Amino acid sequence: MKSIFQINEAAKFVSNRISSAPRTGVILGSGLGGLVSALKESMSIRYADIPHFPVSTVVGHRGELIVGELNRVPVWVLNGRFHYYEGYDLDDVVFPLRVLRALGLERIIITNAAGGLNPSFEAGDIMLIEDIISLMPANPLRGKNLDEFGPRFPDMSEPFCSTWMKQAIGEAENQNINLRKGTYVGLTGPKLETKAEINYCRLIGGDAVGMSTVSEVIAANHMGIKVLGFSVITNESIPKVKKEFTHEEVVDVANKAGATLAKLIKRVL
Ligand SMILES: O=P(O)(O)O[C@H]1O[C@H](CO)[C@@H](O)[C@H]1O
Ligand code: HPA
Repeated sequence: MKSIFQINEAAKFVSNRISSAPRTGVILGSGLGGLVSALKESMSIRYADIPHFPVSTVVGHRGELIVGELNRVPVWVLNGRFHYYEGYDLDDVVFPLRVLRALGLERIIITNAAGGLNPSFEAGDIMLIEDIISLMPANPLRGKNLDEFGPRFPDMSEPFCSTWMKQAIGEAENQNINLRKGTYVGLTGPKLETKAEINYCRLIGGDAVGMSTVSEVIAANHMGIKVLGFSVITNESIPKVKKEFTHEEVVDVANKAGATLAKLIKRVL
């Protein structure tokens, strides 16, 4: 379990190298690193150089913390995230977010690549995440509560900021983006879902499924950080035309749809 001491040590390392302390953050999902090219005046630190930071092992997750400006708003960008299936504990998964909070983070946009459960969704669609269902075996708040960050029993009745969501919906309309809306189901992975599991995820109210995000949303809510979330639907969970899932395709579709998502993110900042 990561201690407050380790969080503060990582935060100190970052603040010694980056003079500004943006209030806003973005976590980039698989294949969504293209957003970085829209950043101005950026500088980066490799995760591998930051004390106690985990290391990214998944293709499409570069493993660097970037500070720059997006639409003249200073932002922290976590270009690469950690997943439970990589072997990390859930408190490792949310460690970067806690470090950013220690540095002053107030709001975060969380993105991911996900499979579409909702039959009306198509590959390349962008979904505003309205709610989450965590099917992870635990949650990142398990263990001694970090009282410095938040309460033992955080309220999760509105995990995403309703004002920010309304703004995203309005901006999508302005830009003629067919923004889908729905619930994201987080599973451990790395195996893909069986057909029965997909039917189950749909039955319990899921619109998209993936292997990340839910723990970050929980930790952010615990710390009182405002959250906005987007999934890029990279594949249909049950393809209409039979084909095998590949992570390469996920990264490829996310790369392409990422340009539209980047435009939307720029506006909601
Ligand atoms: O959720 P992100 O990190 O975008 O990645 C998604 O893409 C990978 C599968 O292709 C899984 O890691 C899944 O969670
Ligand atoms: N299932 C789980 N995770 C995913 C998927 C999927 O279909 N697509 C992208 N990440």
